[in-house]
Amino acid sequence: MKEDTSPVIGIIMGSDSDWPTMRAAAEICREFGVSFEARVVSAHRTPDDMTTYAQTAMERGLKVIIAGAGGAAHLPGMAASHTVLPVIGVPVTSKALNGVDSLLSIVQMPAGIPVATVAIGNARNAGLLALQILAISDASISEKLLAFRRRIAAESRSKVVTLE
Ligand SMILES: Nc1c(C(=O)O)ncn1[C@@H]1O[C@H](COP(=O)(O)O)[C@@H](O)[C@H]1O
Repeated sequence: MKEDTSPVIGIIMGSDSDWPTMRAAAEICREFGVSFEARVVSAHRTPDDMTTYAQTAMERGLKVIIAGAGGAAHLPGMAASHTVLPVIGVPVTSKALNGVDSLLSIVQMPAGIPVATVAIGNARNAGLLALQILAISDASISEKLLAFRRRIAAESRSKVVTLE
């Protein structure tokens, strides 16, 4: 997926093998017309790059970071420890433990360094939560979110009718 200039949402992941999951976050940003960047950065394999990424994120204009990782998923928490930007964690499904390891690694942060954790594999919700954070100070994103909610409500109602 092509990256935008002046991104406000940073999407990072521990490996390119996470991209099939993480691309859903990128896709919802694109749908809402919000600029993002997507990068592979690992707390384990490239710890210096991860530190630099998180420490410079705010000065580069990012407003929210979405971090996805699987297994011993330390990336979201380590990124959060290096920035006061909100970090949203996406537990990526792992082969051995189906993502429960990823979920617990991300969600069980110590007091003081929060990571907002979404469901296993739900990068789309991570993207939506990032957009909701941006919408606090951006009325156009807020309007689009309200339209999005109206749309999913209508879809949901139409499914009820189908079942009757
Ligand atoms: N959990 C982490 C971190 C990290 O937390 O820094 N770096 C890579 N990984 C994870 O290792 C899994 C397997 O990676 P490979 O497919 O590259 O072997 C991926 O789900 C990745 O997020």
